[in-house]
Amino acid sequence: MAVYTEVPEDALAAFLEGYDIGRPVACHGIAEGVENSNFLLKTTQATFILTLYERRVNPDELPWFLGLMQYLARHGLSCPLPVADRQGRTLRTLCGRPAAITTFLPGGWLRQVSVDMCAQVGDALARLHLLGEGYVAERPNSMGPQAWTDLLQACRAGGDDVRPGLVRTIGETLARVLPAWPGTGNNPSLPRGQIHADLFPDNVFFRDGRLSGIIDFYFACTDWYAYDLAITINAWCFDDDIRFVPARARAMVEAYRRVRPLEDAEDVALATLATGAAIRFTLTRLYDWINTPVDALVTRKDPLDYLARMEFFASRMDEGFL
Ligand SMILES: Nc1ncnc2c1ncn2[C@@H]1O[C@H](COP(=O)(O)OP(=O)(O)O)[C@@H](O)[C@H]1O
Ligand SMILES: N[C@@H](CCOP(=O)(O)O)C(=O)O
Repeated sequence: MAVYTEVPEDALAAFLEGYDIGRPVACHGIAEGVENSNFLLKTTQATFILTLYERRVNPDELPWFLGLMQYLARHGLSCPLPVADRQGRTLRTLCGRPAAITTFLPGGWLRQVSVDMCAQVGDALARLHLLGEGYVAERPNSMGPQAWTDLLQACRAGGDDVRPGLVRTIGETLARVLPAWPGTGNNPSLPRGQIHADLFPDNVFFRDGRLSGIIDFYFACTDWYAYDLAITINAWCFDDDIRFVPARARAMVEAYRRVRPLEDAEDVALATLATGAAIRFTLTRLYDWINTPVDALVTRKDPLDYLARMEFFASRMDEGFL
């Protein structure tokens, strides 16, 4: 359940007076999601999503995220469009939290992943990368490799209670990945731009078998495009027993290439990037696992699912995995 802040009816009605989107008819908290409070908001005009920003998101960065979504939506990507109030502001305050209203996307996310869905996701990811080239403001990746050492340090007390030797295992892989990371030492830089950085199945909607929208841009940042592809392969290309499914990854990468061909250096770096992506999600999940009370509103995600991915990709860092 991810509703951290309740919104009283009178506060909502007063808030909506600043917009030209009709009067509130219903507003229900949405159980899914972990970072923010999300509400399904029905007005006399249409259905919207109301988000109150709670965790991890730095309020100073919200204009960048909302600006990116606005840019992508206006240029043809099916993603939530932030709605401006009567004074042209997309970012407001409600119940003491930064808040925004965005358009509602039809469809829903699917728990059962297929090879065809992976191809559609690869295609959409490449389109997102190309479209994002027109949005020039940069946001450094706050969850990139420079954050991982500190995160691992923060997990030292408690990490080995999750699994004995866990902190050391992650540390050893990190020590291989960091010197191999693109743009460091003699490693070539890669094409870079705006990336989603969290394109997991629960952030991609399908309708009648076709990809209908992408949500949740609050980890988006400016980084290597191939790193985004590596994150997405991590999230989509393993089965329920955390075994790599090569057909999914090949379908995703081939569909991606058809829209945005990969350079040789991106192909070479992909296994290192995928290992790094698995480290990133192992660490953030582990940090949350240790620091979220068991009775909290949020369901903690299992860090060991990503540890298994990390071990798989680390074993393929030299020869590749496709
Ligand atoms: N624009 C949207 N259109 C339709 N549903 C949405 C939209 N944005 C969010 N949702 C719903 O809210 C849920 C949580 O959204 P998400 O952005 O993933 O939250 P969080 O940032 O807290 O992780 C989604 O799984 C979806 O059900
Ligand atoms: N996708 C991440 C967690 C981020 O949660 P989201 O609900 O904002 O996508 C993970 O699975 O660890």
